[in-house]
Amino acid sequence: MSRPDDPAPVSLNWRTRWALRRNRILGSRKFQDWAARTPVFRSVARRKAARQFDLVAGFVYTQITYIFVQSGLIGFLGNSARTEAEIVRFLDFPQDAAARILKAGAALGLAESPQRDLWTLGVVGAALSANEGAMAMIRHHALFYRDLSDPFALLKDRGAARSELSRFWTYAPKSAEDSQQPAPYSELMAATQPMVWQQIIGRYSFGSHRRMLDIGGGSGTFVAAVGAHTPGLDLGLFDLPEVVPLAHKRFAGSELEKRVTLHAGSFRTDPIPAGYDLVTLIRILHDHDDDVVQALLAALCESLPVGGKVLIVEPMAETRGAEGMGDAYFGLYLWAMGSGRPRSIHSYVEMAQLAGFSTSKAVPTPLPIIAKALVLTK
Ligand SMILES: C[S@@+](CC[C@H](N)C(=O)[O-])C[C@H]1O[C@@H](n2cnc3c(N)ncnc32)[C@H](O)[C@@H]1O
Repeated sequence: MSRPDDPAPVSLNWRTRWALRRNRILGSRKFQDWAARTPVFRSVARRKAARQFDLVAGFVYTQITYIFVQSGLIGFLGNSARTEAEIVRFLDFPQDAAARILKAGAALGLAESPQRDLWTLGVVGAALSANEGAMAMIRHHALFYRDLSDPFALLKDRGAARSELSRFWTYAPKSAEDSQQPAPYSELMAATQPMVWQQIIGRYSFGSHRRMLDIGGGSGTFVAAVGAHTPGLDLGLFDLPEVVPLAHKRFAGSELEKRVTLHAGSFRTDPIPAGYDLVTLIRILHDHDDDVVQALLAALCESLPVGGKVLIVEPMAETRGAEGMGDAYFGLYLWAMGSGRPRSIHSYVEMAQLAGFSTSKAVPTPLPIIAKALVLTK
């Protein structure tokens, strides 16, 4: 019998009916046993089982990787072959603990033992050793995982949690930190920026512009990379007053000093500097809630000449083949930070239209899991 406060029954469309039917089959023990025994389905069943195990064990893999990076073992192995005794001394672990973590790392491709009692990096470890940005993120994740240690509490109480990430990102509206302090996040951003600019420099025609303003440009890594690639372009960088001195320090005495104009301010409260025909937003918008992003896009549209452009570059939701990066990873990361959400290209196109831009065009990037790009034209 239905009660007065029961919601009205919802009619199911074909996609929902199909999902329910598929899930009944996939969730049936009988079907799973049959698939595992049947030659054509066996490899699919094994792949699905391995994927399910990755979900079960993901945190353990992450912590093994964290030990390799945080202890410096990745660098210690570097291009060398080390004996187990050397590694025990380096890690300062009991011998059996070092042996256990080496084997764990070998199972994940971080290390390998090509001959008895000698260890080198494995294929995953060798690739990681060349990626300072990824290693900086792995170290940084210690904060995020502490916030996630009680995921129920975090999800139920975003504002009151005073999470470690909201303290780290001092511009997050609920940050408890004194935002006059030099921003701790700028170092992390500088370390991870090369993997982002590699997605867009050489793919977007910066040379077709006269003056570029990088909003939220941090200590200037992106501006420096564009400046080196596009000699004739005048450059500007806009960031919070506590961050701009870091950019000043980077450019002082360098060849770029005269080409880069630094603007200190907040895009929440201050006008956008005028006179630029390209504005770049590199890993900026996803950190902010919809009202802030919508107001910023409208202010940018106002500040640009007709035909001027905004280039948005950041990891986005609904990226085919990297769905987990968007709504799972960034969804929870930004939740813990207390600000923003991952958005799809489609939502940015809608927001841009509302802000007054006349067209939006996606620019393909080589690794969309790192960043996608969208150009808005006034
Ligand atoms: C996630 S970091 C990205 C930095 C840089 N664009 C990059 O990709 O390495 C966000 C940047 O936006 C800046 N920012 C945040 N809120 C801001 C605001 N209201 N006004 C100006 N800059 C802001 C931060 O200081 C920081 O440098």
